[in-house]
Formats: sequence, structure tokens, C-alpha cells
Amino acid sequence: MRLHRNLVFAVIDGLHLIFNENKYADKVVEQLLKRDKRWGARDRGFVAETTYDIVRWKRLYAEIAEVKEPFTRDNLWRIFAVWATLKGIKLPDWKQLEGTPSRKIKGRFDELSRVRKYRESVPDWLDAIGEKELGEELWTKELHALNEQASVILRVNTLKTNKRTLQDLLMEEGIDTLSIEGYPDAIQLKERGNIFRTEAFKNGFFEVQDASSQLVAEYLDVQPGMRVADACAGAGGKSLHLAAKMENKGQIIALDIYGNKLKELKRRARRNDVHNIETREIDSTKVIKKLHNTMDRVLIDAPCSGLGVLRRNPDAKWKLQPEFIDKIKTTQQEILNDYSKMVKSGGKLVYATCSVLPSENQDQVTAFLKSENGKEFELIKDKKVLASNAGFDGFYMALLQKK
Ligand SMILES: C[S@@+](CC[C@H](N)C(=O)[O-])C[C@H]1O[C@@H](n2cnc3c(N)ncnc32)[C@H](O)[C@@H]1O
Repeated sequence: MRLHRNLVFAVIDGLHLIFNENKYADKVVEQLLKRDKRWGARDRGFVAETTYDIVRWKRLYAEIAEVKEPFTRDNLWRIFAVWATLKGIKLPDWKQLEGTPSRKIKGRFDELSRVRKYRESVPDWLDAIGEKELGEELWTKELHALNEQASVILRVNTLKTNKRTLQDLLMEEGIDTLSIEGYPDAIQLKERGNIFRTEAFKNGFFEVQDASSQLVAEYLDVQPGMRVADACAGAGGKSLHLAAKMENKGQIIALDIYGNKLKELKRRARRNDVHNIETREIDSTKVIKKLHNTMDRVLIDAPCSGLGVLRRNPDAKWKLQPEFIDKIKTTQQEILNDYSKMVKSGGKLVYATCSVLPSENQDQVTAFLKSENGKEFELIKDKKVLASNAGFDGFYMALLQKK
């Protein structure tokens, strides 16, 4: 691979924004890719993947490069040089890369790779929490899997097409896909590509959604004609899936505390030809109270640490704080307690997170079942999806029924 100066400069600029200015990696990469219209798919791929790669391995690379935060531009070049050296890329004779100690880099890599927190590039506190909650063996495996690059998975919008037809349509647009066994609506891209430009996307034939995330709507056991609340709907990934499962019949009330996310949900619903979703912003406790005892099904896709989706969101390793995890656990318990009241007698509830920590998952369900409101529910089943077993994102889901 030959390094191109303007692409590497883009990466360095991006890393500065992410590491020093605390900007989100996905937003930064989106902006970087708009920088030069002449960049082809390969150039764009280089900028995006290199930036994400270096974000993922920040701690390890910074340790090898012997640099500390906040990173100067010179420090960022040293980190980049570590990345390039470990990838086996021949370094060009640019002044920023002069004197890169290739042998020392490889030696430091071998040495640091013996220690998990460096090898897997995580902060001390996160490594400690993971080990405490999952045990050493499982956490070591899981953390390794969470550092792999995520594949791109699509969910077929069965309201408008089917898997076979979508695969053929994408193939006509030069995108080759695989069907994934055990995930009825999921297909996987063989190679990364800009799928948002395809006609199939513009026509609402699919949404991008990880395979594990696609298990959640399935778990809620919905039928056409039911009344369903999606209590933490966000931009509606799961609401749209529920609508497809319900064949556009019945009613889905999509709730969230952020109105702007619900606006995006509405836009996606139009593209998907989904007609049975109504959005409601939770701007007071009355919004939920009005819905008490009225729902056949309630989905609580709770806000969480997001540790199960580190593969697609590696900068969370650096942006997350232990205090945030403590706070979000309290929110999860409050949400379970308040929103479960929307379930009517005999109705069902799914509590889900994209975390792999038991303290955000089964422990929350156990605590809820012991609480005053929770006593009205029983646990039917739960599923702990680990990235190391599934090969997709880490997730948790529990199905409860109101007596
Ligand atoms: C895991 S995300 C939801 C993702 C979404 N269900 C999807 O499939 O695309 C959690 C959502 O909970 C919302 N949220 C946070 N606190 C909340 C609260 N107290 N009540 C309702 N929603 C909340 C966040 O805004 C966020 O959109």
C-alpha cells in the first residue's frame, strides 16, 4: 500500500478532533469524507478505516509511540507511524515520518501485547469492570471480539421487498451480500461500500441494523393489530422493524425524551412505507401515565454503556466514564419501573440493552422483579448475546409477562 499525503493529513486532522477536541468519531469521519470530491471509494475507505483503527488502538499505539495526551500534531504523526509500521506499510520519506524507529516499535508491540489492557487498548477502569463482571476468561475473549472491525449488516424491509429480491437489486448496483443463517431479515455486505447511495436504500428496501439488534423486535413476540409502545425509540431502528413484523397493522407508539430523534424516526418511517407509528416526546410524566395498562407489548431498549457495540463505536472506550455507567444504571431501573406500567394485564415487555455487563442486564431485571411494580411480572426468558459467541454486537434481552 502506498500512502497518499492528502489522505494521511485528513486522518491526522480527524484524530486531533476526536482525541483533543472530544468530537465523535462518526461525525468527524463523515466531515472528513466530504473534504475532496475527487476521492474514490478506496481513498474514502482509507480515511475512514485508518481513523477508526487508530481510535480503536489509541492506548496501545500511544504507549508504543511514548506520547501522552493532549497530543501535539507531532505526537499524532508518531502514532500514525506506529499504525503504518505495524501494518507493514513502507513509510514514504516525508519529514513528519523521519526517524521512525521501526524495530523499536515492533519490539514495544510484542512487549506490551503481553498485558491485556494494552493489547486490547482499554482504560484501566474499564478493564477492571469487565473482569469483575464477566470473569477473567470470558472478559478476555469478549474484549478481543469487541475490538474487531464490525461487518455491515442490513435489515430487509419486508413491507417493501424480500431478501432474495433485495440481494439481486444490490448486486445490480455492484454490492455483493450474504444471507445470515438464523437471522431471518439480515444480510451482510461482503465488502464495505457506500450503501446509502443505492437506489435500494432510497426506495426504503433496507435499513442498516446489526444482526444482534435484529433479534430484539423478534423477541417481543408482536402480532399484526397489537398496541405496542417502543419506550426508548430514538431514531427508530427497532420501531421500524416492529412495524414490519406487524405488517403495518395495529399501532406503535414510539417514545423518547429527545424530539429530534423522533423526527428522524418519522423520516425513516416515510422511506420505509411504515404507516402505523405515532411518535410522542416524553416531556412530562403525564405522557407515560396516559398509557398505563393499555399496551399489549412494551419495548424498553434502554440507554446503556454501549459496551456491546464497541466494534462500531470504538471511541466510546475513551469517552465513557465509570460515573456515567453508575448513573445510567439508576436511569435503567427508573425506566423499567415507570414504563412497565404501560403493559396491560397478560401483556409482555422486553428489556434490552447493547451492553455486555450483567449489572446493566440480568441484574437490572432481577432487581426490578423484586420491586413493588416488578412483582406483577414474571420472567419468561432472557438472552445474553456476546460478541465473542455471536460474531455480531453484544446485546441483552429479557422477555417479561404481566400477570
Ligand atoms: C439504545 S437507544 C435506543 C435505540 C433505538 N431503540 C433504536 O433501535 O434505534 C436508547 C434511547 O433511550 C433514550 N432515552 C434516554 N433516557 C430516556 C428516558 N428517560 N426515557 C425515554 N427514553 C430515554 C435515548 O434518547 C435513546 O434514544
